[in-house]
Amino acid sequence: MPNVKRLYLKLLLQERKMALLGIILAVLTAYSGIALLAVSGWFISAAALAGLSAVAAHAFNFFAPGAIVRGLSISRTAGRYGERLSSHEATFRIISHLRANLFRLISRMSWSEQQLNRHETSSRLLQDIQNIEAIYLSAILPAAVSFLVMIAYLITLYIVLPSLLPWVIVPLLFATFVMPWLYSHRVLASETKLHQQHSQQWLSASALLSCMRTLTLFERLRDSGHFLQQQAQETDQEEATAVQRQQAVLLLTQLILIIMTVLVFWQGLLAFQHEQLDGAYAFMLLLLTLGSAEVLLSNCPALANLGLGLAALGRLQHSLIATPEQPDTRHFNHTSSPKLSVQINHLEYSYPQQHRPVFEQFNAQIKGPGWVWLSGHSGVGKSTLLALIYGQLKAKNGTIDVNGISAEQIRLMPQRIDILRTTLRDNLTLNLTINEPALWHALQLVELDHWAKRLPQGLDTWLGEGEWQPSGGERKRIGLARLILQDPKLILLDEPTAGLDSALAEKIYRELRTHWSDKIIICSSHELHFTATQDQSIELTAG
Ligand SMILES: Nc1ncnc2c1ncn2[C@@H]1O[C@H](COP(=O)(O)OP(=O)(O)OP(=O)(O)O)[C@@H](O)[C@H]1O
Repeated sequence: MPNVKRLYLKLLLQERKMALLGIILAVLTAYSGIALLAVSGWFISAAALAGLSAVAAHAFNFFAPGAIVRGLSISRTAGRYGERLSSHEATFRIISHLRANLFRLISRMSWSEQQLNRHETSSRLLQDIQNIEAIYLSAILPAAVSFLVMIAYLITLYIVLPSLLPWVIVPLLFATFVMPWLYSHRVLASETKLHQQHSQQWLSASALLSCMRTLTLFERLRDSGHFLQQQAQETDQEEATAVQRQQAVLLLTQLILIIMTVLVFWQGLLAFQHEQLDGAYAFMLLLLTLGSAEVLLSNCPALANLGLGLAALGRLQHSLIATPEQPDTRHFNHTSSPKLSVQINHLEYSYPQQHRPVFEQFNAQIKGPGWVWLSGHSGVGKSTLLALIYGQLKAKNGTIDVNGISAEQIRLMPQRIDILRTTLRDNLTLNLTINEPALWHALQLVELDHWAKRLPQGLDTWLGEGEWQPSGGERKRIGLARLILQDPKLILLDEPTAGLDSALAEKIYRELRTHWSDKIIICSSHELHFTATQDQSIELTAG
């Protein structure tokens, strides 16, 4: 099992040159900005003091500090520009490698049983990936800048006025370590709860929208609306509390930094009174502290982002461990045995949420080409068997030997046909390059050609939510047309004609029998009157 934290570190190290350049330039920009503030403060006050006496004004060197100020402002601008370029370049590179690697890992998980389509799981996963991606730009980079600014600030104090160090060390440690720790705790504490609440809200909203007609018919729409509103209010409240808590910690940090600045100014003035420090230097120290404090404030969100990123890596690792890669229990033999057949031996399967197994020691032999009818009462396991043969579900025990074809030559038509919100053409081809005559031929086989011709823009008519909505029967036939166009060798059909009138269903079966004469078609159906004498049949019984 790959270690996700190590994987992230490896990808970061791969891009270390760009990432390091980004950090160096960001530090240079911060140093230049703070030094610019401090030096120009010193320059203005020193020039003002020199201007008070004609002799001092004559002796004062206006040119060297002016040049330093200009130099610093140039290096700040150049540093910021370069830092944006390199740190964003590094981020993009890290993100693109990271996404590729993470999605490769995720694709190996047995999502069919984990129910990826559960909104909370998938949205949590996407949020985690975003948090992991933000580790470099929003955590490592600002934390490094802030840490190095703190070191440089302490060194400058040590050089200019060492007696100041004991006064600033405690507030500095608080602002750099304690407050960010508190802030990240506040963020992490509410993050998981807020995510769950958002997910619940999304689920209720989508359930309400998709069942609007039913709810209206039963006059329950208003109550469902109230429920949703209540959920939104609770989430808003939780969100507001979380923001308030975060703001409070930030405010406290700012207060600590202000106290530190006042202490620096007070000690600077005392040193000035005791003639240990020049007046202009005292003012410079004040501005230096203000500039450094501004950078140190970014420590809080940086540590929180690091916490979120690490928690996300941990969660991903946990789900990878929780779903060990399951070996494919199907065996394909398409070289030595050209004859199409499927042999199922001692198959055992039970859904993770269920104690009762759907299959126990199930055996079947299917010889092709031809039609095989799967029958049995509702809930006996017909769809499950099709998903097991298709490889969507993995058997706990037993084997499925598929001879004469490879895994890519199997296609399943599920009970529910999803219609994409795009043109009829794209809904049929699903991004395969298919010529127009082939499309019309497929439509003709499923008796949809007249319907397609009558659509406002023919094959280019948009289907789906908010567009032209195909009826239940039309959806089924679009599903069949997709399979015809994909031309697999082993076809798995889950109630393909449910909802169609008998005459139409019979016509379609007749066409498909001729068109698919060289394939194996395993068809789950309650309409057994469409079977022909040469067909095989498997009747599933409970247990
Ligand atoms: N994801 C799941 N988690 C737990 N149980 C499931 C899941 N999917 C299906 N089942 C259960 O497994 C059993 C077999 O379901 P399956 O859909 O294979 O039946 P079926 O024979 O195709 O039914 P029908 O003829 O009504 O379509 C049923 O008891 C069903 O409730």
